[in-house]
Amino acid sequence: MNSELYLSDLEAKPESLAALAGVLRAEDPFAGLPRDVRRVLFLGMGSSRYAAGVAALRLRAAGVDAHAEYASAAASFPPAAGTLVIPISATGTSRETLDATARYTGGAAILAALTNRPGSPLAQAADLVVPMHAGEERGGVACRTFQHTLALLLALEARLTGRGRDVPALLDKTAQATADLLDRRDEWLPPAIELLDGPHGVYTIAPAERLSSAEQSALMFREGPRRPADACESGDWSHVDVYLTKTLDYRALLFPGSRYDDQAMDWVRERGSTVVAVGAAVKDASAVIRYAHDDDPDVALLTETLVAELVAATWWD
Ligand SMILES: O=P(O)(O)OC[C@H]1O[C@](O)(CO)[C@@H](O)[C@@H]1O
Repeated sequence: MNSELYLSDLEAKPESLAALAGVLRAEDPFAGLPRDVRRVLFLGMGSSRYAAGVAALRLRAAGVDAHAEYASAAASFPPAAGTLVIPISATGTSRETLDATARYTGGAAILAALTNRPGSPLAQAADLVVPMHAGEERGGVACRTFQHTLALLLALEARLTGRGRDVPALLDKTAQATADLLDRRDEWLPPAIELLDGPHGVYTIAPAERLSSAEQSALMFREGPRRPADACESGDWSHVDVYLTKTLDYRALLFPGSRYDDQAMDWVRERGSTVVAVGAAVKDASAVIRYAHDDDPDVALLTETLVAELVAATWWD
């Protein structure tokens, strides 16, 4: 892994998103799926599973039976007809994802792999391959592939539900939002770095609908600069992370949007904790980082991890 190349991977996000928008305008990568899908099972590890968790929740909310499983779980749904299994792996080589996929090859379920490497072992095991089109991540850290995975899973949602939004148009807005954060980083990054740089690690908080943002952000703090970090869901925060605020110098990145943000902020105020909010005003946050189109929750889902990624790149350097 390489911090300078990681930073250049992040800087290439707007261009990469624009290219993906072009691909999705030209073709539906899920057009080869059968019409009769009764259940969706996502398999993956790390950031691939984080993206899948949000996609599964969105599909369930639209009435589709969908689940995101750790690929490392010993077992999941049986390989029944009508089950669409979607293993997700940017590299196409994660051992756990290959092992879980092997349980479905040659069975009655349809296997559609999402990978950034169409020649990988994962792609070879699948009935259908959906390329991520994220280009090579030369820094060795999944960042653009995470963003492209989320985007492609929104395209899958549109395909399976017949609803949802124009994903290429959403990607154009996301490219603008991402470029805005990159262009104005001299303004917001130094104070964010100072506020989050505490002795007890960094915590990340997001609503269930965007939990992947907290999970991916915490992973970036761990994977690059090797700092202690953990993610928490915004409502769950009052049952879990709240216990840390009494004893630790608790510093968190908050992705607002949960109806339970205020409940968490009451404790933050009482305990004198530090919260940096991303994408919306939050009363008594120590800082608020805004960006173009941050009032659109789908743009936020696709964009907001860039704040943590740029903080992580700076610390790693
Ligand atoms: O999507 P993949 O390639 O299976 O990787 C899963 C996870 O493994 C890592 O590459 C670390 O080993 C993470 O960056 C990533 O989230």
